[in-house]
Amino acid sequence: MPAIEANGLTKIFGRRPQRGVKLLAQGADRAQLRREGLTPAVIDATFEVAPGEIFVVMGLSGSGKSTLIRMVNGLLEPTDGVMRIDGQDVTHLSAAALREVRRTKVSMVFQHFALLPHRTVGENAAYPLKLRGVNKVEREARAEEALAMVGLKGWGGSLPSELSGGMRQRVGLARALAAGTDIMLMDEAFSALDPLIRKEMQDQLLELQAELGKTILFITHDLNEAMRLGDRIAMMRDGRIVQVGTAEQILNEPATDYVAQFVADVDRSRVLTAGAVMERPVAVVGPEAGPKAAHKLMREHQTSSLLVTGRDRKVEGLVWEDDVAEAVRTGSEALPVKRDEVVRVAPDAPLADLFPYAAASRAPLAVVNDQGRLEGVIPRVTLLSALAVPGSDSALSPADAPGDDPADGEPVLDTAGAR
Ligand SMILES: Nc1ncnc2c1ncn2[C@@H]1O[C@H](COP(=O)(O)OP(=O)(O)OP(=O)(O)O)[C@@H](O)[C@H]1O
Repeated sequence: MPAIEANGLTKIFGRRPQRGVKLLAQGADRAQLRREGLTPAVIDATFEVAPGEIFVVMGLSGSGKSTLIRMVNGLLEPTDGVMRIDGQDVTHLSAAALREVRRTKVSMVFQHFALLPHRTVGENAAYPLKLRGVNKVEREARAEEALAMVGLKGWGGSLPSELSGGMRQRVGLARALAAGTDIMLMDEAFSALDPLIRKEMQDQLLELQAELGKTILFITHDLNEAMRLGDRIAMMRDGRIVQVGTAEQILNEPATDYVAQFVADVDRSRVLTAGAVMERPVAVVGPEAGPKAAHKLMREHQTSSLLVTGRDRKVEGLVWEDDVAEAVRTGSEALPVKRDEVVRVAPDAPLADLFPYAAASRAPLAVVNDQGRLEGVIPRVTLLSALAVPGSDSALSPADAPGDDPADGEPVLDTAGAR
């Protein structure tokens, strides 16, 4: 069950909002609604956020992000559509029932911290628990724990005015953590911070998230922030969600010209990872088949190198076409495996970090998981074209090129298959 589910969510400001819904259904555009004195802030937003996911809503000023998040936490009632939290329809709850949802399920981190100036940092962090009637001893303990999580151990007795902006935002985060809700809504939470502090806070959020696995709906107008934080990103324009996808999908398959223009300046090599561009290895055979079989395979797939994997798909080495051809010529039975020439990279390595390998070696990169098992292969041509290195084609010999079929990955010899 999704943690958050929006279905056809629409918010129209103005005197007769239902008329706006009708006009939209008849195909009217925003300008027509405006002429009627209506502002369609969010139009027909449909999305689901899975438990434990960081879902980023990204859009320029006025695109409808704040209105959307306010409908999620019940501060605004939708004009149309349905909003569910943990499967519960919260669209038209009474004020009391909504407060209960907010207290137990959803906490919010704001851009301007929203700290109580005359309360200590500890009291601020404990505040949602106080509202919920949690006793003093327990709320102080939980607040202290939350402050420690965000790196503010020992600051509980200070006043907010004694803290820097970054530290105040940590208090805001601690307050949401102390509340102990599974869902956190973060509205431009880091936008008021200096770039360096902002990056620190993003790192901290990702670290905390790896540990806590909250469901986070994060709003930002900063594409780089969206791409760093979001498991998935919803791109908003003029009140509509124009695309929902991973950073890779949005970069590689922009749904509209608007999205394409938006992402044009993104540093792809920092966003795309090895896992996103790797290809699935094909043609798996064991080296027991010998140099002749390997040679045949290499010709079939027009490749100058093959990775060799052993038991459990652990990468053992690679073979080069020249060496294999030589073995065939001399009648050798053993496959001339080079064990030291394989470059192993993690699936989450940013492409930018891989470029030196592409420059230094002709070998395909082996994308391996924590256990050293092969997950995929990045042929050098793929890496160079993903990085869009000018003139890279001319630097390659024809033998390096994979087959014409783009789905044709780098073949692999697999001893495991033969055992
Ligand atoms: N209470 C309101 N009454 C009338 N119009 C509103 C109201 N709140 C928002 N709007 C309008 O709805 C549209 C979307 O605003 P919203 O604040 O949701 O966008 P946003 O993407 O969050 O922008 P920002 O990043 O500037 O906050 C805007 O045209 C805004 O003027």
